[in-house]
Amino acid sequence: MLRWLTAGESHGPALVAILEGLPAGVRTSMHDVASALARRRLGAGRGARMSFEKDEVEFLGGVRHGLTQGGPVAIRVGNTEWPKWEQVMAADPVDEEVLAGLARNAPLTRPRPGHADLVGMQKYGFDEARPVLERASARETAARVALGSVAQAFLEQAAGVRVLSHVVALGEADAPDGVVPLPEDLARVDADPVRCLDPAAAAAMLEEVERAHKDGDTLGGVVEVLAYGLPPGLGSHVHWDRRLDSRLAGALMGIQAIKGVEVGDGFRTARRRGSEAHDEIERGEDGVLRRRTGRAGGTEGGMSTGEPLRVRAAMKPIATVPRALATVDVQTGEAAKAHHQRSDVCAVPAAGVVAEAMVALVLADALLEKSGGDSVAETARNVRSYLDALPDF
Ligand SMILES: Cc1cc2nc3c(=O)[nH]c(=O)nc-3n(C[C@H](O)[C@H](O)[C@H](O)COP(=O)(O)O)c2cc1C
Ligand SMILES: C=C(O[C@@H]1CC(C(=O)O)=C[C@@H](OP(=O)(O)O)[C@H]1O)C(=O)O
Repeated sequence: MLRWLTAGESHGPALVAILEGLPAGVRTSMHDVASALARRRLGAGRGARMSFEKDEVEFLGGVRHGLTQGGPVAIRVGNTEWPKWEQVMAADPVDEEVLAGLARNAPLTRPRPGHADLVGMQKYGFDEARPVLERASARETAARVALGSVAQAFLEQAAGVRVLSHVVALGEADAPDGVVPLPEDLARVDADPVRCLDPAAAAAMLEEVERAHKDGDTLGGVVEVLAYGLPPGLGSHVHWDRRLDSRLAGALMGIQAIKGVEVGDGFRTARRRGSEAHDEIERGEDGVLRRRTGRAGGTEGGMSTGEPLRVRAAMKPIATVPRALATVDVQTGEAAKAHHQRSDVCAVPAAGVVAEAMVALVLADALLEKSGGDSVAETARNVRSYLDALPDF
């Protein structure tokens, strides 16, 4: 079983991430993880913070000479902005007078609608939103992308699986149906400011971002994650919590601001007739059974079918709206405008990179459950022997 945990605050010294249960022998490096984190910072609509803050990657355990050792992989993602926050976010008590003189420490008493601010204050007994928003912030997704990078390395090295993502909708602009990038298209996707392969759709998406920015507004959208090369039979039909689709949906819904998940054609399939909803089975010229279409998104009965996996996640518009939303000041009890600092106008391209990481973690867990192995070589042997022994219907 693969387990993962993250810790750390948005303006703390660092995020820390741990991945436990990974076999030995996965090739990875601080450089690889840093490259993965750089992809998450990109994209049209990201705020100023993305340009001046840097992620400092360091492996704290579990990796030696570029290879995992079988123990927990611990990664620190340091935040170069820490010196500015050292007192506001200090772990040890700080003199009250010093804190009172810090503009950055002013109590956040005007909770922002669409954020964890108000309900977090109610639940945890805080009288301002700082302690809530520090952990609720999607800064934490840097830690997940760090872990996802190691999970992706494992999937590729053990089973040749490649995971990638792209943007299929941003605001009201949609990518046309049938734009499904292959692994070799990833560099082109990443080079586009909205991470969309279709040039006309990409231009319309970019225009949406620019218009929202001018209007003092924000945007959401839809990302799609694809996984190529999965063996059939990851996950299981036998129990709800072993279903691959349910595990993927939980992981994607666990990303800040994700409000909907679709496997394959999901909601569109619900409107189709049965005769046009499923993927008919045929024998290919090579004699191997395959699906004619990919409407189900590569799962049936909660298991991977061996066809490309395709899942989507819908992100709500950024909640810190520059034209600030109405709220109530919890200190005065009076109606007020919500707090607003510089923030992203749109983070959909970045959310795709985060979704990729979450899918990679779930797939790595499911692959280990199916094939086991204490080293990558052993997992790879087990995958091959399972594939070789598949019944030849
Ligand atoms: C990559 C990424 C970047 C985000 N950046 C911002 C941001 O700059 N400003 C903001 O208000 N929300 C941002 N969000 C969304 C908030 O984190 C999210 O709306 C908030 O945590 C509440 O979401 P929830 O209701 O799903 O928990 C971002 C989300 C992601 C995934
Ligand atoms: C720092 C990151 O994203 C942050 C996520 C975020 C939020 O509310 O989720 C709000 C913004 O930060 P701030 O609270 O300073 O306005 C983003 O910049 C990051 O992705 O690394």
